[in-house]
Amino acid sequence: MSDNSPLDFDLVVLGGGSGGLAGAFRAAQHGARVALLEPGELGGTCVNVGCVPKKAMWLAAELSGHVALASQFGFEVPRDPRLDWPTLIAGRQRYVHGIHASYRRRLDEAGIALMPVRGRLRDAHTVQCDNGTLLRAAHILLATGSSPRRLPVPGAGLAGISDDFFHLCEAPTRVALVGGGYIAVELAGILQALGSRVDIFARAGRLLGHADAELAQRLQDNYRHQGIGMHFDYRLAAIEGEAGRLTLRNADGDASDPYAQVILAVGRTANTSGIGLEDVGVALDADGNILVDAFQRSSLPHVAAVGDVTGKATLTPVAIAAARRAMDRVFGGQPEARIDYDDVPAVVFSHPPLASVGLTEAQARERHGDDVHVARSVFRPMLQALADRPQHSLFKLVCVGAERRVVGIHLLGEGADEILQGFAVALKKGLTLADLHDTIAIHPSSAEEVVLMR
Ligand SMILES: Cc1cc2nc3c(=O)[nH]c(=O)nc-3n(C[C@H](O)[C@H](O)[C@H](O)COP(=O)(O)OP(=O)(O)OC[C@H]3O[C@@H](n4cnc5c(N)ncnc54)[C@H](O)[C@@H]3O)c2cc1C
Ligand SMILES: NC(=O)c1ccc[n+]([C@@H]2O[C@H](COP(=O)([O-])OP(=O)(O)OC[C@H]3O[C@@H](n4cnc5c(N)ncnc54)[C@H](O)[C@@H]3O)[C@@H](O)[C@H]2O)c1
Repeated sequence: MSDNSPLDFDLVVLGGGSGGLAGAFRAAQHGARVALLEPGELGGTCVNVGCVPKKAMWLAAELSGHVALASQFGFEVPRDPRLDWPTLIAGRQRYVHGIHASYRRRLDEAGIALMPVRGRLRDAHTVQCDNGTLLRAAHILLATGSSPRRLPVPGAGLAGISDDFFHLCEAPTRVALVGGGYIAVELAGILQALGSRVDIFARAGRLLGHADAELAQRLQDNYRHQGIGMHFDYRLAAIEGEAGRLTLRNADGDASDPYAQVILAVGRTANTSGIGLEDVGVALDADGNILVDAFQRSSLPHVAAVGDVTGKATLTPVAIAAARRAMDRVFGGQPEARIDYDDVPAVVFSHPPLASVGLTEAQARERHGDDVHVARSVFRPMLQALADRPQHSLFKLVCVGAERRVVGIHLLGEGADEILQGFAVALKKGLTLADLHDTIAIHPSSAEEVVLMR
């Protein structure tokens, strides 16, 4: 591969994250000769600085909550149980390295050529690697993901981003999280539980703009109870100070308390620059995402794109499903294969978790007017009740029409992250409220509330 003569592949994939790996494996399964370009760690954002290490930290944070409850059950727990962060981080990274090893083995077994280089498009069928090698392919799959956005304010460089959270080896004393979306909410909950004092500074008037307002409100109440400070309608104008002692200044000129760490969590930008898209004519939308049609096809024939780089439902299972279906279409003789972006279930790993699928109550009312029926249940899960803790769960069903078809399921509470998946299948298949009432409950559980709500 050292000379500059073009090489032949059926598929060259840019990016070895969730989407790229899934696409490469599926294409190889269909018999395609595949090259996968990944300059960083295999697994991309999800495995290295996203879902997986985040979930490890979330599990630790959940455990710390349970340790606190254990004494209420009669366990002898030291008054101030201590977490050894290095042990937690070592275990987390061992798990992540296991995933890397498993991917490497599977790529070998599938006969996929893994190249640890960055690629850029030279034309619709040629990729240039950053070591100069040219790869020629019948098809190209773009899966270069996204990167954390920074804000154009003075001092933004003093702040960290979510990637930096995964480099922490101890809980910073005080942390400011700027943003009110998935990442700000998740990191705030984790850090507060694992020893930091956290404040959230959100531009909007509430957390989690994508979520049902009632659940977001209740989560805010829970967070406040956990000691997390929240500042809404906040306009960040500058970050000042020096490492370890940073303050935020708002648009009115007011300075915040000092923080050991400031983390920006204000969305992500598609990795579309510097990969030759403009040169070869791959169209982008106004936000810089690759424009794709319903079949993940870019504006250039034979060049498809999946995952965060398209900006569509930026979640790992979506990137995976989109990539598999695109490769089923290209190499598997399934011309109609495509992902349905409606009713994608998602979980915010907050404390407690917030799980949702389908329309929020507000969205349903906007679309269906008065023809909306909402069933809700507010209850104290048994664990909280036994430990005499005030945390309540809020489960909500959004139904429309005379048949009360369920168009939204929104669960905030213990176990919500695990409960939703099966109900999401049912919702996609046309679930009605009567179907739920026809189903016998599992007792005693939180999940039973879903089939008992009126
Ligand atoms: C903190 C955090 C927590 C998250 N938690 C969850 C969660 O719990 N559940 C969930 O579903 N989603 C979660 N996500 C979102 C999820 O991680 C992403 O949606 C998913 O990783 C996107 O996959 P992808 O393949 O599009 O991109 P990525 O996984 O980012 O992979 C892109 C890869 O492309 C490589 N690359 C970039 N440029 C080039 C190039 N020119 N040539 C070759 N390779 C290149 C990069 O090195 C990278 O490895 C989280 C994200 C973050 C940041
Ligand atoms: N559990 C999960 O599935 C999970 C977890 C983390 C991230 N993710 C994915 O990663 C994506 C990125 O997460 P995120 O939290 O960065 O994005 P987000 O879109 O969830 O939230 C971004 C937040 O930043 C705020 N914001 C945007 N521009 C701003 C500005 N100029 N000034 C101040 N605030 C601004 C928004 O109001 C919003 O509150 C998510 O949208 C989600 O798709 C998923």
